[in-house]
Formats: sequence, C-alpha cells, structure tokens
Amino acid sequence: MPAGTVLPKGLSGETLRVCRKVCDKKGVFATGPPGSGKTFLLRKIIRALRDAGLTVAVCGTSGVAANMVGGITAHSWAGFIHGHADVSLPLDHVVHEVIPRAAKGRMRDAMVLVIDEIGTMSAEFLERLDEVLRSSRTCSTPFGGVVVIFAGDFLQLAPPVGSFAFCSHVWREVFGNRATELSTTWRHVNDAVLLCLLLRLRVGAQTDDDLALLASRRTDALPASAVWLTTHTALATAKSDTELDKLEGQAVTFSAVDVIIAPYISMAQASELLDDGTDIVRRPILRVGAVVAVHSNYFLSRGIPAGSRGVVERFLSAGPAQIPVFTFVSFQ
Ligand SMILES: Nc1ncnc2c1ncn2[C@@H]1O[C@H](COP(=O)(O)OP(=O)(O)OP(=O)(O)O)[C@@H](O)[C@H]1O
Repeated sequence: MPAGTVLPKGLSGETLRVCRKVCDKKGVFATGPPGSGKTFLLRKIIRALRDAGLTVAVCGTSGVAANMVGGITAHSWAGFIHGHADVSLPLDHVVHEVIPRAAKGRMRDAMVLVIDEIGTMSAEFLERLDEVLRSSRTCSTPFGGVVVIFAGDFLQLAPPVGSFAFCSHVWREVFGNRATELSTTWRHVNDAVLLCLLLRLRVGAQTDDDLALLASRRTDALPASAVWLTTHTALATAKSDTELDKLEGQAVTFSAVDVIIAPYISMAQASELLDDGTDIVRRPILRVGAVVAVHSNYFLSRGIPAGSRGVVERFLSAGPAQIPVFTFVSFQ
C-alpha cells in the first residue's frame, strides 16, 4: 500500500477493521451465514478504499455474484478467455498466449483484489490466479503482492468443479486459519421460523419438523415470477419459448449481424465459427414483458455487467427497425 494512505473519516466497526488490515497489507476473509452482510460489507470497504485512492479490483465468482458486488467475474478480470480450461493449460502458455494485454495491465495496476462468493471458486482456479498474478507482476509473494479481500460461505454452494478454495496452498499462506466472522443475520429477520430453519439446514442440523414445513410449501401453482432451474439447456430453451408465447403483443425477431475484421476467413466460415463457439441465439425473438439476461460485460461501462436481468418495456420504431427498450434491476 502506498506509504501515507489515509482512510476516509467516518468509518467504523468491521469496515474500519478490514480497511486497517488492508493498509497493513494483510489479506481478509469475511464469512458468515446467508444474509449476514458479507456483500454489504464488501461494498462499504470498496468505497472506502477507493476514496483513499487505492486501485481496487472487484470480482465475483459468477456473473450474478459479480453483479451484486458491482464488479466483473474473476475469469474476465484475469483474462481467462477459455474459462476454466485456462486453469489446466501450462502456465507459460496462459500467461503469454491467452491473457490479453488489457487484463495484464489490470492485474499490474491492482493494489487490492476483492472476490465475493469465494465459496464457489475452486482451489485450482485460485492457485492459477495466484501464479498468473505473481508472473504478471514479477513478484513472488502471494497474488503478486495484491492484497486480497475474499467473502463467502463454504457452507452454502460448493465449487462446480475441483476442491474448496481453502484447500489451496496460497489460501493457507495468506489466511492460515484466520477469518472475520459476521454473525448478525440481516435477511429474513422478520421471519424467525424461516431464518432458524435456514441456519439449521446450513449445518445439516435440520429437524423432521423443518423438512415437513418445507414439504408443505410444495405447490403446482407457481407464481409468474418464480425462477425455474433446469438441468439441461434444451429444457430451459423450451420453457423460455413457452413463457414468451404467453406474452401478448407483437413478437419482434432480431438477427445477429457478423462482421469480419480479418481477410483470411469467409463470412460463412466466420459465422459458423461464432455459432459453434458461443451459445448466443442468432435470431432471438422478443415481446414487451420478456425477461432478458445480459450475457457478457459489453455494457459494463454503462453500469450493466454480465448477469444483469432486465425486462423489455417497449419498442421504439426507427424506420423499418424496432429497437427494444429495457429496464434493468439495479443492485447498486
Ligand atoms: N450492517 C447492515 N445494516 C443494515 N442492513 C444490512 C447490513 N448488512 C447487510 N444488510 C442487509 O441485509 C441483506 C443481506 O445482506 P448481504 O446480501 O450483504 O448478505 P450476504 O451475507 O452477502 O448474503 P449471502 O450469503 O446470501 O450472499 C441486504 O438486504 C443488506 O442490505
């Protein structure tokens, strides 16, 4: 941390304690049950450290997690353009052939790295991130000298692949067994029954009454706002088509337009490559009221990161073209 870093006035409690540790170049891992304010705390810390003039990189382990904390995914930030595949490729190849120059610049500039929902990040990814940072910053200390602040709850979701992040060497090197534990639950405070049930489930101490209560909540009459989880993309696509058909109003079809910037490939080949390499729909159909999710960080500079959800409000006519107008849910 630059000598003489001055924290903004008015900080208190956990925010102040964590900011002081960061100024002392100590990594922080904040944990606690669902709704204990981990993301809330991160947001306050990020604001305070940025006000103190520090360069703070903010990431989540998924698009939605990144959205909640006001950042981008850790994969995007580090320039792992092949996603998790870049964890298993040789380090030299990833550093020299995969990670774009812009990502290397971000990694060199960062003083603090914040990652939310660390519970779903694998030890393998974390170790690769550590190696990449050490290499890009030519510094052999953990994370190349970037001070890390991680938040998450290992009793919620496990990483989709690999082992828990705390199993990595670099985790032990930075945190040992240290953690900042948040114990006040802020969410569901007005529903003590649900809160206590969730806290028991989290540690596998659910009772027969808890299971009976959950079973009693099963229904076939779902509200329209219910979120559907499916095991296969085809099921999700079919459900999405059914819901879209239920909306009244004219269906407007859009077509993706591909542009070639390299002369060595034909338009047909380029389009085929794009179709194979992305799961973006070539001819999406929208109606007023349709829910959309943002696929990439293309609109990040406008405050809309990957994972944001919006609704089509209306269509504007511009000659023969119809331009959709969306309203996005803001987590800021
Ligand atoms: N110190 C606080 N004072 C007032 N409200 C708070 C505080 N901390 C958190 N909250 C509120 O409690 C809710 C849950 O907070 P938050 O999402 O940060 O919890 P979390 O621990 O990150 O949850 P999860 O484990 O589900 O990700 C939010 O609505 C947040 O605004």
